[in-house]
Amino acid sequence: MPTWPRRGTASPTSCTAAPAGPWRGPPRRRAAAGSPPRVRSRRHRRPVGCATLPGMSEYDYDLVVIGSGPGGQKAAIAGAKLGKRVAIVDKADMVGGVCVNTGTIPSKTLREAVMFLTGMSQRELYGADYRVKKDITISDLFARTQHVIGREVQVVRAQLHRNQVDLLTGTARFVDPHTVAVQGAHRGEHHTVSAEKVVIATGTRPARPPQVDFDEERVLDSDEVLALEEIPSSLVVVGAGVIGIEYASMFAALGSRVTVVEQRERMLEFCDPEIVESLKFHLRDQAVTFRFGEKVVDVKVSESGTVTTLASGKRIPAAAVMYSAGRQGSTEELNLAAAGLVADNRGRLSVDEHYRTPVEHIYAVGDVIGFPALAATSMDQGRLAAYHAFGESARELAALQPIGIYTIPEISYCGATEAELTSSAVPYEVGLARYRELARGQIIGDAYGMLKLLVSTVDRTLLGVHLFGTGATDLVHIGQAVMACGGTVDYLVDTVFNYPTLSEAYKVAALDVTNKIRALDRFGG
Ligand SMILES: Cc1cc2nc3c(=O)[nH]c(=O)nc-3n(C[C@H](O)[C@H](O)[C@H](O)COP(=O)(O)OP(=O)(O)OC[C@H]3O[C@@H](n4cnc5c(N)ncnc54)[C@H](O)[C@@H]3O)c2cc1C
Ligand SMILES: NC(=O)c1ccc[n+]([C@@H]2O[C@H](COP(=O)([O-])OP(=O)(O)OC[C@H]3O[C@@H](n4cnc5c(N)ncnc54)[C@H](O)[C@@H]3O)[C@@H](O)[C@H]2O)c1
Repeated sequence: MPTWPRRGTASPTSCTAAPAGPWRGPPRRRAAAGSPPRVRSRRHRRPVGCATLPGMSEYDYDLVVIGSGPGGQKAAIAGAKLGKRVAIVDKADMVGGVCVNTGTIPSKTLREAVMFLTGMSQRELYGADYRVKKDITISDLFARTQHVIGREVQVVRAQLHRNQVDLLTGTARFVDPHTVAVQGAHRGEHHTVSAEKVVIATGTRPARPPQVDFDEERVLDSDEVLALEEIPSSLVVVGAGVIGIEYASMFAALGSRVTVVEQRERMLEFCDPEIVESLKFHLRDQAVTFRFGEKVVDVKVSESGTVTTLASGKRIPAAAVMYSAGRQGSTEELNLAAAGLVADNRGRLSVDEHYRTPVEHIYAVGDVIGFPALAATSMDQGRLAAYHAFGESARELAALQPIGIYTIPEISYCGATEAELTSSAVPYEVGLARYRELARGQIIGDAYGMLKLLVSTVDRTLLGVHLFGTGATDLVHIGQAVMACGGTVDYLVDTVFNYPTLSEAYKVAALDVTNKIRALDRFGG
């Protein structure tokens, strides 16, 4: 009697299991961590047409997760740790999600390759002409990204495998609210699985304006940049969001003449304006031109290059154009209507505080639910969704979350900005530390880095920390920890930091702000 797939239309071997090889067969029942080994249950083996016996699950899996990015992975593993039968679905070449394959990991690895090969972080010490490699090729850069992507995919597969999460390769679409059809890359690779709970973690894809002809060669979206065949001599970046500015700074470091076109009047509006000014100064120094308050209306491609036309009539010639003008939720392939769900006009799903969609047993996490659309938050959303689905108690995400922008130089912050404190009439004082005044700053040749602390003049609590320069995205966590514990600036004044380190910037900035607050007291404020 056939036992599997329950409602499938093809052999289950059309899906592959982690880490490689054919599907490992029907799902097993797992013991929760720490509990005695369980005798393998045959509950899933209910033959087609048989009535459900008491205690028998009517579904193939307790949880099916769609999308294997950070949100999906953590939802799947959290479910597995609770002893649930879990499957995760993604395309064979997208295991690890946008994060590993086209987004965070490749872009951050590319940045490291650029920083290393151009030798730019050492130029303060060895001179403006210092290079590790004179003629950097695209393969020098992408060899490193491919290596890291490969390793990261292995890590994801191994984690899923050791947690006994079945990896089903293909594109998922709803058949009904509890049933998902998985279509593999080849004809006949199609089958259907059902689950008590579903987590949608399908992320986003670059938004592509319909009037622009993307040719994957000269006119690219931000995912396709990783397939460039040569470093463009000149590049137009459309959209000065985080993606656009990160790539603009990498190509500028490689020597491309970059023009950034942004329809708003400012960029990175959520960051500290002083730090954004420092970044703009640095990028202009690298021959980046900014066109703020300008909208791209047309891009023409010829044999020799591209011409980008702006609404103002300006025309910009460049070897290539990269669009980074926002992203769109990846929901179009899901057949949401069959699940009773609708996406908004940007393909995103709405959820409640437990990441539950309006269909109660279907959750959505990660970029597909919109802001903040970061890898770190997506992971925690996935874990919390799985916990909620199976009644495991958990605390909500901490309100205080850091932002890291991997431009060259990098930016990071946590807590309030000066603008926010001013508009909500919170009295504060600023403490500054410049890397060039720190021994470590001199040793590493970072003359422009800075740390800015915002401190309440009422109770001396730390309200915000803003960093620019080497290690900013790591150093921010010191301030985050102090703020999360409700700490005051005095903690930083009294703490002994290793010397010489960049962390010492906290002490310098803390002393600076306490001196200012003391002056206020001294002058009778
Ligand atoms: C260029 C770039 C740089 C970034 N840099 C950073 C950074 O430095 N730090 C940071 O925190 N965040 C960064 N992000 C954002 C980060 O990558 C995302 O927040 C994160 O990847 C979102 O995770 P997710 O769980 O939503 O899934 P994603 O990583 O978006 O993956 C979704 C997966 O779902 C799959 N999928 C979609 N539809 C289906 C379907 N129907 N069936 C099966 N599978 C499907 C896709 O194939 C994909 O693999 C960056 C993003 C980009 C694009
Ligand atoms: N370091 C990080 O944490 C990191 C890095 C990269 C991406 N991300 C995530 O990815 C998400 C998407 O980033 P993004 O930069 O693509 O999107 P975004 O929406 O933040 O930025 C798009 C920008 O393009 C501009 N724009 C749109 N159409 C335009 C046009 N025709 N002409 C000129 N300008 C135009 C918009 O005004 C906007 O400023 C971010 O919200 C972020 O969460 C995070």
